[in-house]
Amino acid sequence: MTGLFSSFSLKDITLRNRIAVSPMCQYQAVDGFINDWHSAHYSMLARGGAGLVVVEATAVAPEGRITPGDVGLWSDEHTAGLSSIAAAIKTAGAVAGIQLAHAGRKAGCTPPWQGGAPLDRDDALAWEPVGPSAVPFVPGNDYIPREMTKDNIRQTQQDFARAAERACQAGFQWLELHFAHGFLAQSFLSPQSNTRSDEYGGSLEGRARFLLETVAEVRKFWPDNFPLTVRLGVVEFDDCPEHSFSESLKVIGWLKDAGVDFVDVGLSLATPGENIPWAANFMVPWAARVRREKNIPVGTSWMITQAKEANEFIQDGKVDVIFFARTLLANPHWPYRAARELEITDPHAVLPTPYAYWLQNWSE
Ligand SMILES: CCCCN1C=C(C(N)=O)CCC1
Repeated sequence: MTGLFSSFSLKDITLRNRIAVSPMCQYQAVDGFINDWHSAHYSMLARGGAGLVVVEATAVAPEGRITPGDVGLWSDEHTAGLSSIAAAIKTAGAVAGIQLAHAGRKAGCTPPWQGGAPLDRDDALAWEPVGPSAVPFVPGNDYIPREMTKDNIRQTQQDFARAAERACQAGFQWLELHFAHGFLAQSFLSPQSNTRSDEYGGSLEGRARFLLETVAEVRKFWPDNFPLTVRLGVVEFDDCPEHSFSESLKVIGWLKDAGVDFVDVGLSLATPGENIPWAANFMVPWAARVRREKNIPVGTSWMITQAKEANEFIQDGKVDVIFFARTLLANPHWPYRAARELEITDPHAVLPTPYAYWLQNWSE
């Protein structure tokens, strides 16, 4: 079998199928700590049959949270809660992944359902965001990040490394560094947000330095036999997407040389004005180009909802893993539905025994 329900091995880790739960912020944590919401949420998704479950953007420092409700792994105290999440995912038969993040100049906001804007300056939970340059995400806005010093940069790189070490201690076996969506690493890479004149800005090498040095530090603490991956915004949909894509291909080559095993091909979202060509499966061609041109395993997401199409993307060698988000929120047992649609009739292929037993020879 070569499609959506074929296994996928990377380093010493094997996914039972090509379906991954995309990291989806829940904004339900307090001071970064896991609670019952997360336990039920991740157990539900893992029992639905995905091969990989990636825990939501997990902040490597308090000021790196998108909202005060983000999960954190900036202290040893956070490890226990995430250990229980990793264990629940693995017990359900999926590989436990986690996304480590720092939101940079997009940090310190309310959740999307409260508008997603920066917290009021006088809110007790608010903090000053940081970034490569004192350039606000929204041009002209007065929510201006503090320009990071080189000591700040080094500290943040260590924060990523220590969080990776904790993630391994917690039992995670797939690591995704969040280098997309206009968050800190992406904001170093994009000339829209990085106007530094030191070695962390200017040329592509300069703008990529934060990413490469962060990978090098994480590499010291993340086991070599477990996948070290990045979610990278590979294209800025401005007046010349091919330019940012060609830069991204160079950066991906450097990341691969630095020890990155897999790229989760994502969006840049470095500026609010991007003209994203929203459509079904619209990132698949970009991911396929990365896979072909850089000879590195890739995944992607964004509006992929149909089992037969997803199956073909895998069979045709366009992508190796597909990250589903809203498709799985809408139906956590979607993998079971997808399997039936692809004529995989044994529910034990995707569901745990207490569910699968009763669904054999069942059809509504
Ligand atoms: C539709 C664009 C969604 C971009 N977001 C990404 C997030 C992320 N954690 O990558 C947090 C919420 C918004």
